[in-house]
Amino acid sequence: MHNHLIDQINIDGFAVIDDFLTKDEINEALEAGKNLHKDAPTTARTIFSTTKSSNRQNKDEYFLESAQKIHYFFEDGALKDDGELNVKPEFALNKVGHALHTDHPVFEKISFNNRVKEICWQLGFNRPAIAQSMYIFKNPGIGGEVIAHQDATYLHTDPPTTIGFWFPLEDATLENGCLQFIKGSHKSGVHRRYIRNPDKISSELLIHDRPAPLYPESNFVPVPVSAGACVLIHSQVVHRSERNKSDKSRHAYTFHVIDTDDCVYSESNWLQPQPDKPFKILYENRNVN
Ligand SMILES: O=C(O)CCC(=O)C(=O)O
Ligand SMILES: [Fe+2]
Repeated sequence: MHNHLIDQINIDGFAVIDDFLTKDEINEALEAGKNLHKDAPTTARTIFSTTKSSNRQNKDEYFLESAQKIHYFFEDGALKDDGELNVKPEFALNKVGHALHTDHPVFEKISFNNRVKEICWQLGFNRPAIAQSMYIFKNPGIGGEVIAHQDATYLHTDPPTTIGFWFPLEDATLENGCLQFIKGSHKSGVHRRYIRNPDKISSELLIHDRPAPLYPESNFVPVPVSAGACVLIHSQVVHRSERNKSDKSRHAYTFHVIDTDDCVYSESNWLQPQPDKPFKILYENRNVN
């Protein structure tokens, strides 16, 4: 059978499905996303930046704990030296993660809907599960860049069948920092990994195993998409997004699907399933094996 989605992902490393979410789903998710800041901590706020690092150990601990919870990461520019907010609370967050798909009813509903399962089926998953989810704000003026990376750096599986589902809840444009891809780069292996530090004495709980590769600027192709689209991202395709230079926000919800059948999820990945909270399965294809 000709399968357009698989072909597209095999060729480019990503695929766009327009009009994936209904207007009601977009509005419900956007509303929920806009309310997330109301539950953010008001002391000991943690910054998320892909370009800078600060107060390492506390930050790593909060990040590690976020695997099973809803945790709040602030923009680099949102906090004053004393930790107080520089901007209105609704603009201060960079992202929220990584268990919205299990712990937040609105995001759980979107993540486990039948259209998502149908895509997983078309992509050949046998026992797909969602490993993590994030709400990414990219707010006007303050929303920082996401540096070029492969998702396999963070979520390594063998074989590399992991797929990111990325849903813009507002139009993602050249001005507000839409995704940019290096087409075909998923065929070039895993360039570096972000893992639990084998050195248990170090205050760095999480480390990169290699320096960041340099990708030529001219290789990136911007992929603007309208609110409600679904962008499927191969775990090895290099992608990034620029900071938001516009006065419009670019909220997005995203999660990552791994296959738990005949696929090894690396034990050195930062995010590990817990005995009391295994990765939540989308469906199981009982016709295999
Ligand atoms: O939303 C962004 O700017 C980056 C998202 C991303 O890298 C991902 O979902 O894998
Ligand atoms: Fe990514």
